[in-house]
Amino acid sequence: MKIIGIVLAGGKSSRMGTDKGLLPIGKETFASHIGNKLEQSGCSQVIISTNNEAYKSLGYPLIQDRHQEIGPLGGLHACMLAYPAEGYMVVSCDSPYISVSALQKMKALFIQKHHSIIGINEEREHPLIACYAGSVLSVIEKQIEIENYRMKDLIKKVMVDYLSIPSEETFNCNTPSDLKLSVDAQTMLGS
Ligand SMILES: Nc1nc2c(ncn2[C@@H]2O[C@H](COP(=O)(O)OP(=O)(O)OP(=O)(O)O)[C@@H](O)[C@H]2O)c(=O)[nH]1
Repeated sequence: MKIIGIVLAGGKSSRMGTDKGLLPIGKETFASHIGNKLEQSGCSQVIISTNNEAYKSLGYPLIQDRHQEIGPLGGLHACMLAYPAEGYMVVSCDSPYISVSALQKMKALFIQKHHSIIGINEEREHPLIACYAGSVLSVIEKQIEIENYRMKDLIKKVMVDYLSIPSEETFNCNTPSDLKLSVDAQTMLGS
């Protein structure tokens, strides 16, 4: 089954103050680290949803939003139009701690159920760690038409199942202090 991996990196990163997907993690960037994991989980092709040319050096195709400034829904929309497929494994560029094993489980569940799979844990649901069915594109188009760009509303309108993912894997690095917290935690684990 053709499943495209999408690293979502088209946001403003205003809280971080620098493009989140280009932050370093080991010898990689957040975006390439996630791209590698999507490849390892068996995605047919990995693409990056961004309007920032600086991502070119990572070697993945870059997909620009067709509707600018409408958030991640706009990124998903442009990627689905550019790469028609049965499924799309989406990971936000600020979630670098997602594991290959969680992504593999998500892919297996998607293949078994044939509808979209959303990551979830005790904190909340994670529509940006998810696998969307290709059929969701028509629903996204309707949402854009009515100018409702909320991912939470999108997933209310499509068939979904949930996959439980440990909270340390869904940790979002949105701010410099989130980043410090996660670097400190990695250092402690490594020591
Ligand atoms: N393609 C695309 N992705 C987006 C857009 N807005 C946000 N994203 C992505 O969606 C994910 C969640 O974004 P947020 O953290 O809510 O927003 P952000 O703009 O990245 O960061 P802030 O400016 O600090 O809110 C990140 O992976 C972003 O890169 C957009 O307009 N287009």
